Amino acid sequence: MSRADFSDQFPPEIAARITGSVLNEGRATVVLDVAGLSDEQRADMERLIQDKLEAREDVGGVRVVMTAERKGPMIIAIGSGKGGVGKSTLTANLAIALARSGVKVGLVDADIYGPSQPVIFGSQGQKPDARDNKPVPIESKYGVPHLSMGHLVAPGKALAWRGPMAGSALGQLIEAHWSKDMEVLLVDLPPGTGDVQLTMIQKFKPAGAILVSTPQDLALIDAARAGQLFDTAGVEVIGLVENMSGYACPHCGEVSDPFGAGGVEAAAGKLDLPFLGRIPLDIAIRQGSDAGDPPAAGDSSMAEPFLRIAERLQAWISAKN
Ligand SMILES: Nc1ncnc2c1ncn2[C@@H]1O[C@H](COP(=O)(O)OP(=O)(O)OP(=O)(O)O)[C@@H](O)[C@H]1O
Repeated sequence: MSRADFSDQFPPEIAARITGSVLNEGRATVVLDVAGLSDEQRADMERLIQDKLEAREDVGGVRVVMTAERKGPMIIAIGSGKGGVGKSTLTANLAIALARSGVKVGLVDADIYGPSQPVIFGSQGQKPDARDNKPVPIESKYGVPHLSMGHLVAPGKALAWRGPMAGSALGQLIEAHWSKDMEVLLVDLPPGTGDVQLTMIQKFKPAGAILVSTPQDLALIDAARAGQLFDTAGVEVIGLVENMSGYACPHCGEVSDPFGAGGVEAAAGKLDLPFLGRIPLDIAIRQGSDAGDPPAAGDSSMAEPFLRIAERLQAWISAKN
């Protein structure tokens, strides 16, 4: 058996996809990376390779092995143990903050129980176009193309889905037509440790995960459980974020801590995980999110905590690359 280089026989767009070739007693085997190609394009390429090589005197038969090695964006999951702790708010604002610093980033809203990204991005009611049966992400004015369960099904419909359906819907969103130069895909997971999280870990192993929690004990215990799931599956927990910590009264300025304060940082210390930062409880964050005007897109003081956490995430991403 000997390695053979057939690449000069093919046009560059095919040669670039040939990841290996072997000639063994007149039988040629060509390994073709078909990621991102439609079934028709795959069949055309296979035929062209077979015709070209079969025409050679030294080749008696040709086998084309197709692989779809995912070379797509780095997937980063944003999870939480409990619902309502601000996971979607963090995911959207982190994505916007990364985009502001030049990262090519997309967002997948995999929260079938409460897809809120269409509201945050002001894209509710829009239906993504489809090409080759795959959705095309919806552009946004914040430079973050996104796709949500909320774009695929009517509100409340997905609630009754069983595991495999939820998993395959997640697959559709992740394997959508993300642009070739997309570097990072942030995935807003449903809260807890259910089917969607398991599919995410098994099928689309994220490079890392961020966990969000409010500072009170119960939320923290659940967050630690979610962290364990990632850890067991060999997905690095990039760090913990404390949301809704410290409430500054808009009238008198006095800071109170409805959910306690500092609990997430302390928990991160105990679990030996990095602490990425805290986001205060501020009505402007809720109002901006509900109005499709996420704070990280603006220049108010509310953008700052998100920009700082995004900087830490970017440092982690750079170290990985
Ligand atoms: N720091 C904050 N200050 C004020 N309001 C906030 C803050 N973080 C989130 N919220 C608001 O709290 C509500 C829940 O937040 P969000 O939807 O981001 O949570 P979630 O963890 O994704 O919830 P779910 O599990 O339902 O998806 C939203 O109305 C959001 O605008």
